[in-house]
Amino acid sequence: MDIVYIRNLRLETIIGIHDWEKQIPRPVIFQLELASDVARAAATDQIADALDYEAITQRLRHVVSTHHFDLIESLAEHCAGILRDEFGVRWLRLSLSKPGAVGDAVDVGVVIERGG
Ligand SMILES: Nc1nc2c(c(=O)[nH]1)N=C([C@H](O)[C@@H](O)CO)CN2
Repeated sequence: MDIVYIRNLRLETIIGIHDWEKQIPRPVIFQLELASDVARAAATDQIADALDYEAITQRLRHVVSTHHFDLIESLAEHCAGILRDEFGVRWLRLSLSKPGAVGDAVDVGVVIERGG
């Protein structure tokens, strides 16, 4: 299986279970591994045949600026659904971390895999 990846995508969003977290945006960090047919894109050398990581980044930036969740689980699932439904990604691994959310930990987060 071929992979298109996006590493350390840092986006600002409002997220958290506490009232004080719902007031101001904070960074979350995405790590994405997305199944893609790299050979097909290489054969045509056309962006239309590639999984466009720029378009995905722009879409996720819009999503996090317009949707506010309590849990990082909810944001991760929402983004996974968009990647599958809008970009046709048949398998993905998405890691979402929240730097500084817990004292004494660099970050906390979730990793989900969806699709087969
Ligand atoms: N599994 C989770 N645990 C917690 C979350 C979360 O999103 N998923 N969030 C919080 C708080 O918002 C925390 O990040 C800040 O106090 C706590 N636990």
